[in-house]
Amino acid sequence: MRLAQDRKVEQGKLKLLLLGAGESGKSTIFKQMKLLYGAGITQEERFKIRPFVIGNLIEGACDIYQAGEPLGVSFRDEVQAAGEMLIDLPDKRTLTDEVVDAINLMWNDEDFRGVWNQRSKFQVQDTWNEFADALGGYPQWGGPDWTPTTDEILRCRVRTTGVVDEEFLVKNVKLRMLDVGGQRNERRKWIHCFENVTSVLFVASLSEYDQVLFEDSSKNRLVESLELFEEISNSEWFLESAMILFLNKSDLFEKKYMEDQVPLNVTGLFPDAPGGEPDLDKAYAWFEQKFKDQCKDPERTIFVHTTNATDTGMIDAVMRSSSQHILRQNLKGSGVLV
Ligand SMILES: Nc1nc2c(ncn2[C@@H]2O[C@H](COP(=O)(O)OP(=O)(O)OP(=O)(O)O)[C@@H](O)[C@H]2O)c(=O)[nH]1
Ligand SMILES: [Mg+2]
Repeated sequence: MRLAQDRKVEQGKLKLLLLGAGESGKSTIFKQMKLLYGAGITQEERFKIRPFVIGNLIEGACDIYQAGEPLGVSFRDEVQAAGEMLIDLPDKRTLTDEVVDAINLMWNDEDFRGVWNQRSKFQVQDTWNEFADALGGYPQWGGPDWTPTTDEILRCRVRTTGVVDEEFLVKNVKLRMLDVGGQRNERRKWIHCFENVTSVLFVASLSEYDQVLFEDSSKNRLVESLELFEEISNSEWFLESAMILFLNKSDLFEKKYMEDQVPLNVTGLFPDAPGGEPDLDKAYAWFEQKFKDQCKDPERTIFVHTTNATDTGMIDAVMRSSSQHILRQNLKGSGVLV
């Protein structure tokens, strides 16, 4: 039996497909896989990521500045001049002294921070503040000799287009993982990856219950994610696949729900959500059930993990445990296990 299993694992293609809406955290998990079980991130690659981190920083500052007017905030003259200068920049991926001064000035302005604090009402990168804080250390941070840390690489946002594909070895299990773009216009490419999937790893962001989509401001992000999970968990393509659900961005969720006390039903779209005093256990149980309810087969096992994709230790533990579900599914599919 053991020998047969080993042979099947060796021969079997364990294909793991990351699915989920845009910005849910798929590529962050993919990056963690590279760090934990792949070739890691070389110095050369780190250097190549520099302009993307700087791009996140400058574009985020523009997003916050531009959100001021619709939110009824009129910035003081210096902030306005800095914001307009950033918007007009032809190259938003390079830091100059003028750009650094402008972002520092904006980030130290009370009205600008007030707009940042209302960020669920507009589109801006979740972790922009961490790059803005780091800029205080310029030029050691952001200067010509700087390369981003692993943590900064995990926090850098680059929207995925197309399909990215790599092999990893997790606990002696060889996995082929595919990462796709999650925004609506990317999803039509998904079908090309749907054949022979051992496991679907569906990533949903917990912190987006009060946010709307980047690509459609009339659609709540959690509603979109639930609808997408309904499609995937009932799809004919994945009847034999292990279904693993990552309820991601738990760190941002806990801050929003516990610290900032934003109720789960703040939008009025989730009247069934637990109300009253914030209760983390109840909230997590509600999210889990809400997703599980999308699957029409009550017998189907859905493995659920609450995750923070930027936490390497956590992803290591979750992937090690998930690899066992995946392996089991593969053995079932091949008839070795029933
Ligand atoms: N704080 C925190 N940030 C996260 C977490 N997961 C992802 N992020 C950040 O959220 C942003 C979007 O993450 P991505 O991994 O690019 O999302 P994606 O699902 O690949 O998005 P698409 O490629 O558009 O489909 C990045 O800036 C990540 O660093 C998390 O658990 N906690
Ligand atoms: Mg991505």
